[in-house]
Amino acid sequence: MSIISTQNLTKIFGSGPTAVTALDHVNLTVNAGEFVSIMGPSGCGKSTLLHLIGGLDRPTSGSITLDGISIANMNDDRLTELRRRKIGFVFQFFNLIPVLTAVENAALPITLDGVKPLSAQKQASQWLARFGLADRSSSRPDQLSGGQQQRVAIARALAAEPTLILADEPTGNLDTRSGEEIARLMREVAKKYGRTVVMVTHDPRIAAYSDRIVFLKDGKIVDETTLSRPNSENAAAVAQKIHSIGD
Ligand SMILES: Nc1ncnc2c1ncn2[C@@H]1O[C@H](COP(=O)(O)OP(=O)(O)OP(=O)(O)O)[C@@H](O)[C@H]1O
Repeated sequence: MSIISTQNLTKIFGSGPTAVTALDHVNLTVNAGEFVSIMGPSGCGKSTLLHLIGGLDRPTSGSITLDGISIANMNDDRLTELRRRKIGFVFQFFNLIPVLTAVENAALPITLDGVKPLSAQKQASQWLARFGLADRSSSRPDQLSGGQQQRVAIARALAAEPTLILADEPTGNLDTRSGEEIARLMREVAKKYGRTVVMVTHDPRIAAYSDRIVFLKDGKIVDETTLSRPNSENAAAVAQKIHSIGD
């Protein structure tokens, strides 16, 4: 069953001679429970694709279906509501609030959404525990390593129990070892917890943990690879492929 489907998705920034075509008729389908990486040279449209799928920006033309619902022409209120219920976002910089503890950070979006603080913290705690942070839930971000902070951010993304996780360079601010741990965790989010994960990454070692890698160039999908046994051993082959596409 497809969770994401884009049809001829096109995004043009600006107009006239300075217009930039960031996405050019992209057709992408992602199935439920799949872990897909998006790779490609700088400026090829990876973040734009993620933003459009997440309803953070609007396409110039083409359509996007999320879990059977067409979002391209949805009004802002409905789109915001759908985003809250169905999508969790993870970013390169963890964006945690320094004065809040791990559990308070992870519970914040659902608290702001009206869930009572105690229930919200209970929901958030479950994710922290699943991610090996049960004993760090009272720690503030500056008392946690980068990898631990990103785990808190992923727990925060999952606290509202979304079906889809969209991650933009989630390991971009981490060392190699912590980055690979986060890649394995993203895989677990898909495989153990049944969420669909789409991740933008520059790093072949990170993409190597996904089920499928979609390669973008100049706003178009130019190639894709399905990994039969996703793990770090694929990194060299992925690096070679991205090199041949022109990173
Ligand atoms: N808000 C904007 N206004 C104008 N041009 C934009 C805007 N956002 C992105 N672009 C342009 O669209 C193209 C695609 O950008 P995008 O950020 O999606 O690429 P990317 O593949 O994520 O790049 P990177 O790997 O460097 O983060 C680039 O040429 C970029 O300059």
